[in-house]
Amino acid sequence: MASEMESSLEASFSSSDVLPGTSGFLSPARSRIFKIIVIGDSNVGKTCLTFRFCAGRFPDRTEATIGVDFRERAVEIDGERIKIQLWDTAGQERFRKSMVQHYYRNVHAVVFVYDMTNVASFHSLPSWIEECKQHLLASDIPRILVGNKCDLRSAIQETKTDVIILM
Ligand SMILES: Nc1nc2c(ncn2[C@@H]2O[C@H](COP(=O)(O)OP(=O)(O)OP(=O)(O)O)[C@@H](O)[C@H]2O)c(=O)[nH]1
Repeated sequence: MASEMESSLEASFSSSDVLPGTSGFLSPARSRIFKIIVIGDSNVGKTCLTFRFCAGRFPDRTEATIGVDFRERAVEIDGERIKIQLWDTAGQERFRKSMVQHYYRNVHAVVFVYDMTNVASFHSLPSWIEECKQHLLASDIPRILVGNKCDLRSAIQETKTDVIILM
């Protein structure tokens, strides 16, 4: 994984953060950081999705995520520069169990991902929703569902469900 993609949990600063009227090294303004966790079965494409969003390209190769990888992207919304901190979580139970309580702490939004070519990953969604419940995710936290790998058109598997409630 490209090192420039990995970020720490600390807020970082840039020259544009310098407050007007200061000499340049006093009281840098801090960007607000929004923590978004990305969850779903192993192999659905969470790493690719988050890497693509932050780096603008797909990773050259991927491996199963162990624990969590952090990626960050600054965006401007309504004139405010904010940081989106994506937590690319492990899909495999054995790689997530020691970390899972950290995923849900102070989270601002959740992205559920399934693989459109693997209907089992869609049928797993209730267990991911249940995990959110177990970690007392507040009902006003936004939840987004992503059906990934839609480029593999001929391999897309139909789901019998039209509606899924993510809470
Ligand atoms: N065709 C296609 N392949 C994809 C897409 N996204 C991911 N893949 C492939 O799917 C495989 C798994 O991708 P990852 O991003 O590692 O999956 P993950 O959900 O992060 O897996 P874990 O880390 O085990 O939880 C890789 O071989 C990717 O190249 C996509 O949008 N289209």
